[in-house]
Amino acid sequence: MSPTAPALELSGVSLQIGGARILEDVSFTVQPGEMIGVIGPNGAGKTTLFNLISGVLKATGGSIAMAGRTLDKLPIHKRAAAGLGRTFQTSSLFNGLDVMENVRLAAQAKLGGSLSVLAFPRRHDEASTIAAECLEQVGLSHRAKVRTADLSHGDKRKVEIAMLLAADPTVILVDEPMAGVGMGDVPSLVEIIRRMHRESGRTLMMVEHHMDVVLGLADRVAVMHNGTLLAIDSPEAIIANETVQSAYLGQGAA
Ligand SMILES: Nc1ncnc2c1ncn2[C@@H]1O[C@H](COP(=O)(O)OP(=O)(O)OP(=O)(O)O)[C@@H](O)[C@H]1O
Repeated sequence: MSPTAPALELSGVSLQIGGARILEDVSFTVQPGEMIGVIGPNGAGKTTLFNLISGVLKATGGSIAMAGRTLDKLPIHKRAAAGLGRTFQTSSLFNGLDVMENVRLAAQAKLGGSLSVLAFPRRHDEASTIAAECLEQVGLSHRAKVRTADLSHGDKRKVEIAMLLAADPTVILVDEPMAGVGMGDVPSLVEIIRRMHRESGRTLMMVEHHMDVVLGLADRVAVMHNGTLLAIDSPEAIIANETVQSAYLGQGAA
C-alpha cells in the first residue's frame, strides 16, 4: 500500500449481464480526502458503480484498486475490513433494536469481537463508548434508546451514518442519503456529511439526485449516462459542460 496511491482507481471497469452492457469502460481516480458527487439520470449505472466498488457485484472487465491495492478478488467483507464503507439507497437498520444497539453492533463488528455481552464485557463497553461518540457526531445522543422503527426517515439516515462512522472506514460510498428525507432534515444531513468528510480527511463518493447538495459538497462531480462516465470535473466545469447539459442537466433532471 502506497501513501501516494489514489484512494480509489477504476481502470476500464465494465459489467455485462447476459447480453446487456450495464457499465462500460469506466475509468477514473479519486485522490485521498476528495469528495466525488455522482449524478446521472435513473438507470445510468450509479448504484451499479457502487455495487462494483463495494463487491456486491463482480465486474466482467477492468480493475478496481483502493490505496494501491487491487480489490478485484476480495469479497464484500474483506473490502470492508480494508477500510471501505457504504450506505444503501434503502434503509439497512435492525428495526427491532434501538438506536444505540444498532450503532454498537457496527462498532462491535469493527472491533472484531463476539456479540455476546457475557463473553466479552470489556469489548462490549468499548463498543458502547464508540457508539456513543458516533451518535453524538450525528446529533442523535438524545434518541439512543428509541427503536429505529420509530424514527423519522431523516433520523434513520443519521443512524446509518453513525454506523458508518463506528466502522471507521477510510473510503466511504454514500448512496442517495437524502432520498425520502423531509426537507427539514436536509440541511442537518448535509452538515453531517460535510463534517464526516472535511474534519476526518476521509474520501467520499456520494450518489445524490439533489443537484444543489452535490454541487455544494463535492470537489468533483462524475456524470454517469447509459452505463458510461460522461464527464468528471469540478462542479463549475460540469455545469458549463455542453455534453452534460444536453445529456442530463438540460433535460430538467432533479
Ligand atoms: N443485477 C442486475 N441485473 C440486470 N440489470 C441490472 C442489474 N443491476 C442493474 N441493472 C440495470 O442496470 C441499469 C443501471 O442501474 P442502476 O441501479 O445502477 O442505475 P442508477 O443510476 O443507480 O439509477 P437510480 O438513479 O434510479 O438509482 C438499469 O437499467 C438496471 O435495470
